[in-house]
Amino acid sequence: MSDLTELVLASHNAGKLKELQAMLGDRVRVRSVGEFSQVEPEETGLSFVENAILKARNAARLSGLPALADDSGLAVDALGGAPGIYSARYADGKGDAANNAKLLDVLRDVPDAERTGQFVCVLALVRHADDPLPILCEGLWPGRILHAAQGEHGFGYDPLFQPDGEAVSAAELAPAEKNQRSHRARAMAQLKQRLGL
Ligand SMILES: O=P(O)(O)OP(=O)(O)OP(=O)(O)OC[C@H]1O[C@@H](n2cnc3c(O)ncnc32)[C@H](O)[C@@H]1O
Ligand SMILES: [Mg+2]
Repeated sequence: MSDLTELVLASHNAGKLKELQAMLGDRVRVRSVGEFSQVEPEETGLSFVENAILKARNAARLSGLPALADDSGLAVDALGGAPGIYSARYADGKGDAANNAKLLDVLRDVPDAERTGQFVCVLALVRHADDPLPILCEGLWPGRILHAAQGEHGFGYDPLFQPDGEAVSAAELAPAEKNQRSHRARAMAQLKQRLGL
């Protein structure tokens, strides 16, 4: 698919959109699904893959363009992988601050050694709404959950997540550093290879 010149990003999350745009660079003209509709599709899948495909198809249908979706989340080992695909809805849609407060509360008595987890990102690219062969790429970013928020960069659970090999939270990394190391960066590196970008 090296003829890809324009695509629509199937996300309504400003933090994600900024990161995806920075990673894609200038070689592809990037539009946002928000230009076509403000209505977010219901994420009814039971896996990151299903939700990524569902969001990509929806954006391709709305725009008539190839569409790239990102379904991602934080999987905490002590919680059996929760919040996982429900990461955005963990505190019933009350937003990032409420999600983070709930996670800290649920893990209050969990000792350091058991606070492991990983960020997960699945990217799905469809050439058109009914594409029978979506391109799927996955990226994982292992780390641990901190006891308090640290840092101002990034979005979502970044202030609570210390990636393995880092001395700081994901929200304390410079945006360019996060964009080289994150779950999203790892999935995007594969996607670019697949597309010849
Ligand atoms: O579905 P779209 O419109 O793309 O936006 P969303 O925010 O609802 O995205 P998801 O359904 O994929 O939910 C992912 C949630 O996981 C969290 N998340 C994903 N990637 C993250 C990252 O890089 N840093 C921090 N939190 C992240 C964050 O809370 C997101 O809201
Ligand atoms: Mg979502």
